[in-house]
Amino acid sequence: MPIKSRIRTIPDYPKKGIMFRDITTLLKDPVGFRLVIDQISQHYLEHGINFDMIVGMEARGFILGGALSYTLGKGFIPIRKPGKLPGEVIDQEYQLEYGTDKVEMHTDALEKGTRVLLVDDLLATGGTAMAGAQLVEKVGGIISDMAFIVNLPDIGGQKKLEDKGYKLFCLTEFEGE
Ligand SMILES: O=P(O)(O)OC[C@H]1O[C@H](OP(=O)(O)OP(=O)(O)O)[C@H](O)[C@@H]1O
Ligand SMILES: Nc1ncnc2[nH]cnc12
Repeated sequence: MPIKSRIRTIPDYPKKGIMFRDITTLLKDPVGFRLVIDQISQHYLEHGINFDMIVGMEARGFILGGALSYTLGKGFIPIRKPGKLPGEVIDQEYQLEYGTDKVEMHTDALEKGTRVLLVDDLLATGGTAMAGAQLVEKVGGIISDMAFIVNLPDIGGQKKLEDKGYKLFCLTEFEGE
């Protein structure tokens, strides 16, 4: 079964009109989870895309980022919702498909010039990924690439990020459905 068929859609969650693409049905299937990690890892190994660290977005980006850090042999840096990191942080506000939010990263998480693969489960408006990229860049890091399981191109995030010059890799997408 392909990756996309393992993702469940729940209409009107968390708000009316949102088609929620739920990856829990993909992750609970060990074959599905392994396929996700193997395919993303292979993409980066085969294309020779270089990066030093993986940055994951809380919360669903941690599931993907932790596993990819292991397979690709890179360190993992968390970007968290406010008030969760114990050290000195920088923050960035952003818009969601269903609200606004803020994320934080430790100011000493990255050395200047560190190349980063930013990962999250899903790309919708691109607000979360853009906020993550801004945090990385504020401390002198460089976004080499961004990886997602699901892209929702109708919402506009892919275009927004590509227009800013970011490179993306997405395993599957839901378009016009
Ligand atoms: O491209 P965007 O419009 O920014 O949307 C994508 C983000 O939305 C979801 O996270 P959410 O904020 O719901 O938090 P969670 O991971 O803690 O569930 C998803 O996991 C991405 O992080
Ligand atoms: N439609 C959607 N499904 C799942 N997660 C999301 N995050 C933002 N939009 C989403």
